[in-house]
Amino acid sequence: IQSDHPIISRFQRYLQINTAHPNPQYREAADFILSEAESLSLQSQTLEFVPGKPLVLLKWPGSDPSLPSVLLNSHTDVVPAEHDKWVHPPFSANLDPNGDVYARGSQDMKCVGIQYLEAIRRLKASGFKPKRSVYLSFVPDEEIGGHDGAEKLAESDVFKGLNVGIVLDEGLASPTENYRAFYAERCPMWLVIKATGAPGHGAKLYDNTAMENLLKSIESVRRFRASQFDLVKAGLKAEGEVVSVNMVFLKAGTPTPTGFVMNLQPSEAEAGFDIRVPPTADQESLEKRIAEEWAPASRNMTFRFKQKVSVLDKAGRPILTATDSSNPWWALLEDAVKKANGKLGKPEIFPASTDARYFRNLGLPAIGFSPMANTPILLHDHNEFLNKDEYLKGIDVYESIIKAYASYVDGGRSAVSRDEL
Ligand SMILES: CSCC[C@H](NC=O)C(=O)O
Ligand SMILES: [Zn+2]
Ligand SMILES: [Zn+2]
Repeated sequence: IQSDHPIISRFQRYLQINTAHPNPQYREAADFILSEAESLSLQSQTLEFVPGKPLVLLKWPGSDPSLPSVLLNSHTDVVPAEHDKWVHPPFSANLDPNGDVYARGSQDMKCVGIQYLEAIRRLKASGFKPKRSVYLSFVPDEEIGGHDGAEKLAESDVFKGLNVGIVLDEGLASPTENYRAFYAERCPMWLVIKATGAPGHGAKLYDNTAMENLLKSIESVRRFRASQFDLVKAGLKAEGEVVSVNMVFLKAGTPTPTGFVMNLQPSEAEAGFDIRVPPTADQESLEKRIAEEWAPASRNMTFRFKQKVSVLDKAGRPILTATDSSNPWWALLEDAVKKANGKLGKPEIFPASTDARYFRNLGLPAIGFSPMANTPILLHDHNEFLNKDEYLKGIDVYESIIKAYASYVDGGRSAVSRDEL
């Protein structure tokens, strides 16, 4: 059902726009955001770095334009859903009797985009005036890599003109009462390994077949995977602190119209792996392992990357946002969450990828945060939902954070002491 509570109903309306790949309704989503922005008297512009993929940029001007601004980023696209496996249709945004809103994007991350707007609505109503300008970016394409969205924005002259000082982007739901906040993310390495070998009769035992060569690699990958997973299971490392490797496809055999030839050992076999590398891991030694153990030329193997993101920046430093006193935004966030009666867990490394990496690559601090406590982690899963009360609490939290961020004046204390002289 559609809620009669205007805040919940607006959330539902955003979720009801089907922005799933491969054909996201970006125009409808942009129009929705623009009409919300108009009702809030925010300045707006629509950037179309790639035709058909609008990026909406909103501005709440601050009273001191010399101060670096705050950027609240969210993506408008969502991953596809298998409609028949959901208890409620994934774009119905049905509110059930428990107060759970079911929709693709309810956690990832339409909730966040519209919570930003609701928080600004409250702050405006309360008469709050920001010192720093607050920008909101609603970007396309995060789920397919962000190349036509956040990456283009971060590279643009428009972005330079925003003079951004801090970026907020998405985090993850938390099954406990503690919210989660992320200071870095693992980097994707999408690896395809290919084995070749002598073809032959399916009844013959001989060495060096493509299948045998590939299986040796898979065994080696699995040993490595287990060694990493064991560290997590033993509680020695958090999920984002180990290298994850998961096999995502296998491709081999000689097809027939109804299946595969059964008595022929094929001459080629391929496997694909989604590997995620923490920013502080030794990526070079992992690449060496790939070349020497997982796809050795000595076993007639080759490999290629469908995607490979470096864990280091141009200066050779791991790409991460400081969480110590060198980054005042972290303490401000902790404090603001507390003020809104929320609890924050220890800073974490995001296990997958987000658009935050494009901003961190520029040297900007970026914090991944989606205020969803007491919520099962359902992003990209069937039956993704968010409870309306958690959603409303999240608005309080953003109200507190935006207020703190937009009021923060670096070096304010020394200015006071000068006045006192
Ligand atoms: C590397 S581009 C893909 C980005 C995607 N982001 C969220 O799931 C991910 O797979 O992490
Ligand atoms: Zn997301
Ligand atoms: Zn996602």
